[in-house]
Amino acid sequence: MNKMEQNMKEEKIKYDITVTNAFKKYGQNNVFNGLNMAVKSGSIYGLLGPSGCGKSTLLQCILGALPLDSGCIDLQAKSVDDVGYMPQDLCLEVTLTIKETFEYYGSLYRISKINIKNKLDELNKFLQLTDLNSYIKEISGGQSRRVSLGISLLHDPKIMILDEPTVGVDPLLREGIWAEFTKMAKEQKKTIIITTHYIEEANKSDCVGLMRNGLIIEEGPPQDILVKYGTDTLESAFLTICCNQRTITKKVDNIVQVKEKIQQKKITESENVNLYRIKALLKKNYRVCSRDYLLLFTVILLPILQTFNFCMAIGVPFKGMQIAYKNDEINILDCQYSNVNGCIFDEISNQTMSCVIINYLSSHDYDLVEVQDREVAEASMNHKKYTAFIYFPKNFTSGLTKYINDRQYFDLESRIFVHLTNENILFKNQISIDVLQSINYLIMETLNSCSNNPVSIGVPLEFNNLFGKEVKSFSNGIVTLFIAMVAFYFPSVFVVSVMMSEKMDGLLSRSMFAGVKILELIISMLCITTVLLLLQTSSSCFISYFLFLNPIQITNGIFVYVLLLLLLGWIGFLFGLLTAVISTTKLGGVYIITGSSMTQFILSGAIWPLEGQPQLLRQVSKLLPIRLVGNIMNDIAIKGWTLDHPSVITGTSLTVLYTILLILVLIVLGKIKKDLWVIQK
Ligand SMILES: Nc1ncnc2c1ncn2[C@@H]1O[C@H](COP(=O)(O)OP(=O)(O)OP(=O)(O)O)[C@@H](O)[C@H]1O
Repeated sequence: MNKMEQNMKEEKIKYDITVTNAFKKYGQNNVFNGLNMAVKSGSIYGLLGPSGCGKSTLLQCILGALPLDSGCIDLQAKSVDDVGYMPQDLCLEVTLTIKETFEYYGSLYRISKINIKNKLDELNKFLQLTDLNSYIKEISGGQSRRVSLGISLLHDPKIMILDEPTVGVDPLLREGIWAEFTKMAKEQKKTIIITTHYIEEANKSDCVGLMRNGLIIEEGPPQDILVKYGTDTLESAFLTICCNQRTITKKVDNIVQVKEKIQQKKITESENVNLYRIKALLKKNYRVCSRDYLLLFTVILLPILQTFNFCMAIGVPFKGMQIAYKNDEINILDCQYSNVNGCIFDEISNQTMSCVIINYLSSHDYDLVEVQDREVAEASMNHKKYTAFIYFPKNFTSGLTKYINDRQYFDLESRIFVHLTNENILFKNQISIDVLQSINYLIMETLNSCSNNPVSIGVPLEFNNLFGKEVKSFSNGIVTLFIAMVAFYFPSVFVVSVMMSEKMDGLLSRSMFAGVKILELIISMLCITTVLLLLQTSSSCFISYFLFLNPIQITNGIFVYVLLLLLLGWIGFLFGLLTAVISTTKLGGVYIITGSSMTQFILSGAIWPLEGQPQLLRQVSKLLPIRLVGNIMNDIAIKGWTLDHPSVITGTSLTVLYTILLILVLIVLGKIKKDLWVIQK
């Protein structure tokens, strides 16, 4: 063959992949130093090299998933349909069955159900997959790798890029797989790059390349290499090559000088968001989420349980508190409760006010304990036994009669003495209010029955509500803050868990090689989150308003109430996405969400009113999403405000602004850092 004929033959050879003068660094670690490589169409290229030399990095640069620092890569693929990629890690959703996994990837490539089934049967013949209904988490490592390989072949791609496809596969099956690869290359003209640690299996390749020190230091058909180095095995040929360290170093030094511009393209689908991929993602994520019982408990049962807990435990009056009393006025067994002998303040009455008060307090959820010794009872207040001690002096009722008739001659020794616990200010407040109110109420009732003017003893004033529902307990006024907390926290913790799994387990990057856009995943997640959000918030509202009868006014403000809840849930969703971007671990993401939600709840006024906070902190607290939304919801529920009210308009506008702001932050971050959601595996 003369030189001209040889040149003509070389011109006819087509290459599906060419890498020219590629450079890539991770920090100070030079992975490629002017690497060159060419893979002929319809051939198998065995990429060999020591662990950590950069084989996987090279494959990902070829696919456009990682950028080169400089150099040129030409991949003859028009769309994702032309390429099948098997990553080194499994990157499979372990809670799906083998069949469901193939269905998912099949639907991403728009393969019909029947064709997926046929292809699966065909692949099963040489990959010998186990029972197709087995869950990935239940099959062995080798079986999982075969599933992973099957997925990269499912859509019959023209170019296959396979990172260690035969690891963990038994030798006999490996033979079968290689035979199939050879058939694909020869008969169907497929181009295959395979990295492998089993050097001898690379003998079956049409061309092998040895990568070392950032270069392909030897490349050619295996037979030619054996002849060139006069050895029987590729392993010893490569040992000889590797010993020649000086040459390699020299080569590297020379090449480092000639860095070029980057020419590398990313194979992608059209930029459009596609409905069929969203449908496939929805189906897959529904399956995955519905099998994650811990997640289901967290996002469905936990909000219900927590709402019950909240309604039963927060802001309600304290019950069963022990109050000690000593009654020197009368023996408790001699107490008369019916007004048989006329008015209690008549001289002849055998009723005493101390009995009436003790009886009243006992019927109002206090546990009244009679003590025999005043000193002992007072001392026991220091030992956490009683929350209060009430002492009724001998002449309490007669003293009270004097007080009503002529205050001037009132005997101070006839007053009731109340000692309150110092343990908790809320206990103190409740007991003193209850004791005071019960005494006032009973005296007025008694005065009424004695045909006396009931206000003759009290302060001449009256408290009343003019507008809105009456707030009877602390919880009535803060229940909306709790519902707002549910609407914010659970969607954010749900989305951060799912997105971090997608990111950390390489699931998203694998789906992206099949054409999935991040926006499609976000839309599918938003749909699932919205359904969950509606479930969570409607169950919280039902428990709070229908089972525990927290006050709510039904006006057209309810529409704003529902809208605000939805918006807050979406703010939680967006915050979860943002957390998934900045967090490097799933647990870290959950910590961020939990910590920030807890801070918001503490500052929201649900534990203690904002009015107690320092001015600056109060201004910040007012703007935090849970407080902002929960507060307007409270005004709508209790005061009956609607969208006509300026505060509702301002609060709703701020909430919309929050949503837009978070979307903008995510868009800007996505523009600054392209692979925000992906960790290459
Ligand atoms: N994301 C990363 N950040 C920093 N260094 C990285 C990163 N990924 C890989 N490296 C480093 O780049 C080098 C090449 O890694 P790569 O995974 O491409 O090697 P490999 O040849 O595929 O190894 P193996 O055969 O063990 O899979 C290694 O030294 C590795 O530590």
